[in-house]
Amino acid sequence: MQEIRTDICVIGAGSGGLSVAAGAVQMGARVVLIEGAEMGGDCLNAGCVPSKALIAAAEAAEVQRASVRFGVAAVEPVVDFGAVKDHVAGVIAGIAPVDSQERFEGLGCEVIRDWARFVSPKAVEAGGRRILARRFVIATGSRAVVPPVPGIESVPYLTNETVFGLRERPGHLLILGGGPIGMEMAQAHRRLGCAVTVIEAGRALGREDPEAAAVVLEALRAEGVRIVEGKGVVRLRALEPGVEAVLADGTVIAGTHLLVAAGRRVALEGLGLEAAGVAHDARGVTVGANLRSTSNRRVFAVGDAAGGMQFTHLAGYHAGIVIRQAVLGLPAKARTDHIPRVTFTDPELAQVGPDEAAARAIWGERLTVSRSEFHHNDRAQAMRAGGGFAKVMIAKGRVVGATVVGPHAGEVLAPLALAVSARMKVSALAGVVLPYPTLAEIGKRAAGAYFSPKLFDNPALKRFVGLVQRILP
Ligand SMILES: Cc1cc2nc3c(=O)[nH]c(=O)nc-3n(C[C@H](O)[C@H](O)[C@H](O)COP(=O)(O)OP(=O)(O)OC[C@H]3O[C@@H](n4cnc5c(N)ncnc54)[C@H](O)[C@@H]3O)c2cc1C
Ligand SMILES: NC(=O)c1ccc[n+]([C@@H]2O[C@H](COP(=O)([O-])OP(=O)(O)OC[C@H]3O[C@@H](n4cnc5c(N)ncnc54)[C@H](O)[C@@H]3O)[C@@H](O)[C@H]2O)c1
Repeated sequence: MQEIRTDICVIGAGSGGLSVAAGAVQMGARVVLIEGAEMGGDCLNAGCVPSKALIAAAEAAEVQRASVRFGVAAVEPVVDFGAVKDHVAGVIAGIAPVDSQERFEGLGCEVIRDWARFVSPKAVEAGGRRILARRFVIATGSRAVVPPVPGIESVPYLTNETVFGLRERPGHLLILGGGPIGMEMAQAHRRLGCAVTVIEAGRALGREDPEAAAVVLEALRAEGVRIVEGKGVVRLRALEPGVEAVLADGTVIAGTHLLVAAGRRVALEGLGLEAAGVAHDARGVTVGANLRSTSNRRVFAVGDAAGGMQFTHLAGYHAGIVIRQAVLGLPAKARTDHIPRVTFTDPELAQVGPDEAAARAIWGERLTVSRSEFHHNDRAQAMRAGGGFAKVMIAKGRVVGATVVGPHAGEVLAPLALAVSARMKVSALAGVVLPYPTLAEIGKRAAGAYFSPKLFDNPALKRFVGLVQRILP
């Protein structure tokens, strides 16, 4: 077997692995990059990119239906579902060269297209080669969980790996799970002309601020998405054609297609972690804040495999933390208090730092929550998108978290994410001059509301101003 000695061996060419490999090789390290499936991983092939492309198509359809509020005649859009999927594939194809084997070989990486497996604490095998590396980076991502609902083995179901390739339009899509995948897919399919029912065992968007989640759920229900909460599926049965779900209270819901969006499990099987002495559990590789395996110092984990939140931008951030240590030999630790996330429904739901409940648990009485509503935002009014709000969580005069639900909340979040990341004073956010009329003004306005009682409900200030006005020439 051919032996390769290298500085860094990256396992998995998704968001995290590609970022480590590109950074490390361009700084001068020797890098071997191993990928068992498609270059680009979940985000490019079965996650962020196809889902956001589908959402964009769905929005184009919805604009036609909803134009009447602007005085433009509404029409029921004619959706060619196959052509929509061509658009999705086209978006993936447009981005794929950036993540391709050719590009990474061009940067100087040795790329091996096979499934990697540790054979010892210092060696991995893949593609008929043994790779001995000074450092290994596990960036193997996650896969859809298929819950053990009785009957699931005998019904056809879709996951994120297959739903974007489906060319026939589902007549009635049942979605198991009301997390971000379930809700994004629910609205997109509804807007593209499917009947959609989401079945959620707990609370839909249950990890989000409940008040913000309620705004999204109300909007989806108004568009015709049926959302059943608090009832798990106890049995699935195949119909000819379609699928039938039996809920805990006996309700039976029949659909033509079933999408399983019930969470993710980290992809560590077959990786030989026992041979490598790498401790791990159901959440992922056991790492410290430096993302280093607690049991094998040669090994780091990034992205979904590191067992925390699961986002492409988090995988990219992890890559920087690992590069600092494994390439530059410098210490580094990953923070978690400033990681943003967005659920790309319409309205979008964006969060950075702790939400109100989590912030109260940390700061108690010292927390102030300052807010503003989109119906006070003139740009949102012009767009007839005046629902939703921004909340800014403030402790010791600094911005520690923010929640935005409303039009383009993900874009609106950017300055708030900077404020949390840089631990900025709320006065800096309230004092920034933003162009009018923009949606982003809502964040400044929410920050400004923190000072309103001090300025406008302040008897001492009123007496002082009265005095100044009497003595001013
Ligand atoms: C439907 C959906 C929508 C999403 N939308 C968003 C979004 O809008 N924004 C966002 O930030 N995040 C989103 N995510 C999450 C995001 O896709 C993941 O957090 C991100 O892809 C994680 O990157 P990663 O590098 O850890 O793993 P991945 O991108 O999954 O890459 C892992 C790679 O490792 C390979 N691999 C696994 N095992 C081995 C092995 N033994 N040998 C060789 N190769 C191996 C896999 O084939 C894969 O290519 C979404 C996810 C889904 C499913
Ligand atoms: N916009 C984004 O950034 C984005 C979009 C999609 C996914 N993601 C990432 O992917 C991850 C996975 O998303 P997800 O939505 O699959 O997972 P999730 O864990 O967030 O949500 C899954 C939901 O399914 C429910 N569920 C589980 N088993 C069930 C059952 N048997 N019956 C009914 N409901 C059941 C759970 O209660 C939960 O609410 C997210 O946490 C996120 O990190 C991000």
